[in-house]
Amino acid sequence: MEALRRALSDRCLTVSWLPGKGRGLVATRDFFPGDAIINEDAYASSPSKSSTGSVCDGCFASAKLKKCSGCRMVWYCGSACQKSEWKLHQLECRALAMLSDDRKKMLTPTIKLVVRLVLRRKLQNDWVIPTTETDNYDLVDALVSHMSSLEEKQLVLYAQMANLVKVVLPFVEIDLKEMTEIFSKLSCNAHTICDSELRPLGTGLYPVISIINHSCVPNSVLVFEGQNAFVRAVERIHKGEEVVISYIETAATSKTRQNDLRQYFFTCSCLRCSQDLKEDAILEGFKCVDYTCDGFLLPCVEKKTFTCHRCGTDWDEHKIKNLISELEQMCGKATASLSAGNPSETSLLYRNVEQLELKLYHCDSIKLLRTRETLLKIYMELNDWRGALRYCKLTIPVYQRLYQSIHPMLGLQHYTCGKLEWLLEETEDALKSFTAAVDILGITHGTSTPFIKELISRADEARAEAAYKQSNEDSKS
Ligand SMILES: C[S@@+](CC[C@H](N)C(=O)[O-])C[C@H]1O[C@@H](n2cnc3c(N)ncnc32)[C@H](O)[C@@H]1O
Repeated sequence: MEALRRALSDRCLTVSWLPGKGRGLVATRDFFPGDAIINEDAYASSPSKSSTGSVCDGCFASAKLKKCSGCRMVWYCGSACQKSEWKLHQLECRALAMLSDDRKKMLTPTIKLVVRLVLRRKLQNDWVIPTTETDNYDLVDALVSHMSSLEEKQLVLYAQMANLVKVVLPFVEIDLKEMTEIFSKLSCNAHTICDSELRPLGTGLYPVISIINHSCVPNSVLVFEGQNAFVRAVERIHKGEEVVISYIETAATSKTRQNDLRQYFFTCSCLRCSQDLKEDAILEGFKCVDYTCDGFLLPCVEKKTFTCHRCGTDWDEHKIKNLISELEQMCGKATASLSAGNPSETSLLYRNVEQLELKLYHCDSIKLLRTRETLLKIYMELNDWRGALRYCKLTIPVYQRLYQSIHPMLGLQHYTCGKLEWLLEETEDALKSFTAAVDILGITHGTSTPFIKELISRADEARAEAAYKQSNEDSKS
């Protein structure tokens, strides 16, 4: 821990013991929005099932890939990645090549990740690859595992997975109890690696970043460049303040968020979680059936009614229940049509769902938001840019309400709006949307990645086009 503290002090950070949370990362200077607080390469990582073969196992880039000719299970974007991974992959390749086809099928991304973690530890112990103060197995050892809180069923599953790792790596000494604990550590410490547009690509273990605790109103965000993880400040963090990120999707009610946090074995007590009752009603509650009232319905069991908390009107329980069951049926049909792959029919069904949801829920409700996000995707698929833009625009005020002002999801939604407006030749609006996207994503993603550079160049193009159109207008008048 002392070695880690020394290394972190150069980055103006320290590790502190925080009541009720365990370790936490604390700033030793002020950080400002957009500052990269820390970045770290994964100690071990593996692409998800759907990304296997479409991202490089080394750097997670989605370039033209080549399969390793030895094991035929691992993919690289080029000789640089293959070379840099070779010391580890040499052992992994030998192990994979010895497996039967049936065993190979059992190698889930999590098992592959643990195999890599064990091999990395072996190579560092044998001095084949170097260790540093921020890159060593002691940091993995120090991670919380919550083993004593695990249910028997989960423990048995982890033990079986540990056994499989032992089978895959017969040439490495493996302690089954310790290996079981590693799976438990992964569950509360590993992070999903995403691309710049937040599409999940795989999983990585980042032992230093794993010291960062959770908040539903975080002051920082975790983003990735390939498999390299960056934590950036999204608001001012004062010296002495804890750096916090969100482990979960924060566009959810407090109940859903606490439920999503169960795998981490703590109850969040951030400011948002302590004050959320009204917000929860907006996100998930039924609204008053009188469209002129913006109250919420509270169930009254004795009277068999739903009563509006604002205007006090009692609404017949049956009327509400009938609407709910009608909605459930419509949603079922729409989902089935979506999986059947008929976008035109699906768009009509989802629009019916939207209309009924508008009767039942607040206009900022999560259910309505998800329906509109689905409609946006469907219209994109149909190349109906006007329809897609309509739904993209409808989601933005809800994102602004649900997320903090600097949040990647909000920035990405502005970016999508801008691209659609550009396609529809609404240059002024596209410029506004691209600018809003740059203002947010420049902070969350930094300004030097190809993704942000492309966004900035789109904004510049829109600015030039808008100026050209304006000068034409001026010369006419
Ligand atoms: C990724 S680790 C964070 C570092 C951890 N505190 C440690 O000591 O290593 C996740 C674990 O930290 C704790 N934790 C994270 N955020 C918390 C919070 N807001 N309140 C209480 N405990 C929290 C929980 O035990 C959780 O399983």
